Amino acid sequence: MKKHYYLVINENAGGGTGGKVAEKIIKQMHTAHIEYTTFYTDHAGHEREIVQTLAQNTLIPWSNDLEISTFPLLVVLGGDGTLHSVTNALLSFDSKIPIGYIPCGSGNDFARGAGIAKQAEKAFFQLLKAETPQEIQIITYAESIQDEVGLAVNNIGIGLDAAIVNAANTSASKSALNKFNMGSLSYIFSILKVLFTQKGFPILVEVNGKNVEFDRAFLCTVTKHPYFGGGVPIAPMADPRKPVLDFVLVERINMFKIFWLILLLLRKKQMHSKYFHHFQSSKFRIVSTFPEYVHADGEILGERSTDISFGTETRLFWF
Ligand SMILES: Nc1ncnc2c1ncn2[C@@H]1O[C@H](COP(=O)(O)OP(=O)(O)OP(=O)(O)O)[C@@H](O)[C@H]1O
Repeated sequence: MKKHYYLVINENAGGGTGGKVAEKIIKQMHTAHIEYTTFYTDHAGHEREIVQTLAQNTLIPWSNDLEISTFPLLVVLGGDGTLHSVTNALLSFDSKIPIGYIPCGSGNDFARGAGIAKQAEKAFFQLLKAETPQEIQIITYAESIQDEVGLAVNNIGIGLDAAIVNAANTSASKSALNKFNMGSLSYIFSILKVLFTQKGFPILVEVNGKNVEFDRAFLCTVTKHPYFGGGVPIAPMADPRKPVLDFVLVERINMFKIFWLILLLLRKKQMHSKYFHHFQSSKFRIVSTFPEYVHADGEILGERSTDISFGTETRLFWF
């Protein structure tokens, strides 16, 4: 079936990669007489407004027996943050509206985890070649203290990873490093800074009808695929096509042990550490009474006490 591509472009993603990729792709679409319409975001959160308007007026749910000549396909050009925002913008619409995604960020964990090419032009050809969308499981969350619900395509973290995201987002170095294609370096600086300052905090995990308590949680992440922080394989066993969540918790230990654990992590051997805990389930509830940073797909939800229930839902991605 022919398609009309509705491109939602965050030119600033990946320190300007979004703009450069969009230019190349649009040139190729123009040359190949492919039908498209472009929407450029001009401020943070603008992608949400654009996509909601498109969902109201233009986008339709996918089905294998559609009797139309041209399918209107949403395509997002941005990083994980833009994709997070677009996915949430579609929360109240039909879950069968497919999303095409061309990774242009600095981390690109969703592309890595789902099997979308990380190189934008390759991802574009992957998208053009696909005739049907693929089912990917994403995270649903309901936070009862602030009464919030939402979706996450990668992971939701409380404690260390959220504090790192917060430090990386606020560090003056991020945009400078992104310009030199060294976005992951900003994570390294932030990791080092936060590693030394983040304290252990008590946490309650409700999983499979049991309560598990930890006195000195350090890193707590619910993830739907193996990667976080720009390619770190925190949960190598996680599978975005299965309706289960992986929850990883690392206890606060001394710095020597932490660096040893990081070495294990880089070799995907973290499961051998007794300070690394892993649970797999279709549902989790996590309660942290201490005010800790919380992030969803690298977007900070706040520094706060939290009571979050997690599950999974199917979404269609075009690749
Ligand atoms: N035109 C814009 N100017 C500034 N911010 C924007 C614009 N368009 C979107 N945003 C915001 O940018 C934020 C982050 O974008 P995104 O994560 O896609 O890129 P990134 O931070 O460069 O990539 P990564 O998360 O991989 O590091 C999103 O919250 C989005 O709302």
